[in-house]
Amino acid sequence: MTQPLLQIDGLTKAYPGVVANDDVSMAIRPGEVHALLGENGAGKSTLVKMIFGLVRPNAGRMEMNGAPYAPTSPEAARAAGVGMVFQHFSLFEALNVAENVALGMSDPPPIKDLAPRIRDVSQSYGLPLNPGNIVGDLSAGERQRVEIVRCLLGAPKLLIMDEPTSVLTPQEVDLLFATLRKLRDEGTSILYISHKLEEIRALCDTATILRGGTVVASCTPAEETAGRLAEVMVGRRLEAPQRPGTARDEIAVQIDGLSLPPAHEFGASLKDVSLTLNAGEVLGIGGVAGNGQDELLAALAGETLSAPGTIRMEGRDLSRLGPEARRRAGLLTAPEERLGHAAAPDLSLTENALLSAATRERLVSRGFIDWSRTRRFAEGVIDRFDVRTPGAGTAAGALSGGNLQKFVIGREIAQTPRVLVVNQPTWGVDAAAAATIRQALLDLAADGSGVIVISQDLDELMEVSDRFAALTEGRLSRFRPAAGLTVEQIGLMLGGAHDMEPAHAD
Ligand SMILES: Nc1ncnc2c1ncn2[C@@H]1O[C@H](COP(=O)(O)OP(=O)(O)OP(=O)(O)O)[C@@H](O)[C@H]1O
Repeated sequence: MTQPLLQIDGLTKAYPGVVANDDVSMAIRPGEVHALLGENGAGKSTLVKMIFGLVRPNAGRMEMNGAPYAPTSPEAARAAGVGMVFQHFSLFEALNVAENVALGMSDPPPIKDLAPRIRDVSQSYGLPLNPGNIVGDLSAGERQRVEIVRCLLGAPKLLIMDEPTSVLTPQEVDLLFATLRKLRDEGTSILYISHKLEEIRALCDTATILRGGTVVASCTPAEETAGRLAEVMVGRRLEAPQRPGTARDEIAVQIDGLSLPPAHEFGASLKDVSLTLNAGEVLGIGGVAGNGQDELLAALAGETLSAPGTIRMEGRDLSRLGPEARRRAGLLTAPEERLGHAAAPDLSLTENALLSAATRERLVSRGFIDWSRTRRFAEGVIDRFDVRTPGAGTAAGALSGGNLQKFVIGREIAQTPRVLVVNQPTWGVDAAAAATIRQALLDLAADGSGVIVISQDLDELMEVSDRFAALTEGRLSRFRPAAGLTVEQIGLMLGGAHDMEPAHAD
């Protein structure tokens, strides 16, 4: 047996009310792609944060190449040969690629020396990138390459990747996998967190599965089915969501010729977007983030006002109304960015419930907040959507990503909206929780609400949508019945939606 690159022995980390990692032991060998699997809140992020020096364990030890390893900061981890690419990028949009890379280095060389090195690394690892390009103009996939190249310049022995494919197109995923395989063949180890089990099966040599903070299994992913992996993660069998198909002949929301300029320098514009959503129907809108998805959600939420007559609900013109008036009318939205936009990290779940549900759930009377009613509402959401947290008093920022996502979506669904618009409803959510959220969206439609699901996850869109369209460069393709659409047809719609078909209002 070769000596492990990283040996982890009995790592334990407790937070108030929860043991996030309980006596975790595992080994990462040189030159392997090692998957770290587990449902939301299983402890994956906590473990990699300990490896990357962001969190100190309460107990246990690590060894790197046989020598004690106890990083006290990311700089120390980097110096020991560990690099990490986070799910959320930490780049400055107004700076160019080389400047961003320099900012992430502890001792950066002059930009004129750095730029050719970036070019070298990006070429030899198949990560096309121009050092002079402004980051704000780059796609999510290109931004991720900036982060990867920044890590690779430090020649890491272990590269940690946290859900790297959630922002990528299928083509970009292929490119990334080729890069990771090349790194592996050169002897770099990769620790890979993802909820996408088919990708894990295709890429990873071995997997460690966490449940409730402890290691419950390790396996060779290619030898298991995705269903089996999911079952080990959650400890029970999973059911696929049921889609009854309940669209009625009654218009819930109509968008007519909605055009908006970009909200900020690096934003996207919306170009003549039209659609009709019926009551009881789920419309799926696919496309790579950054093509107008956020802008469409903001226009529906009332965060951006549009020209009169562009957004109508049950015959009423909402285009000039702000968010509260739209909520009152029953149009609710859940944005993609859960921390900062959908939820305030430092506020408790109860306080976060108040922020969006005050009007519809009548949580304020005569100018006073009814805290016990608000807490009961938050607890109802926690129960119904299986949000794993010590209680409604917990700060939103202390929840694992997936659990906060369940809370944010559940908070809107629990208000029985007439129309619900969600952006990336299951981003970072594990298989079981994703199924719960999708089923809840379908149940909402079955009860007569109209639902718009904006997502980059095509499997998700095919699972929940009655009709599907692609949003590309601010234009919406024609909607097509989701039943019977193939991945190739969808790929074409995503690739050139506006070339093939005019925006259409059917
Ligand atoms: N800073 C913190 N304060 C309090 N509790 C925390 C903190 N960070 C994590 N936790 C808790 O520790 C547990 C493990 O969380 P962790 O983020 O490691 O899970 P995860 O497997 O990465 O989940 P996800 O897939 O949802 O990102 C969760 O119950 C979470 O609420």
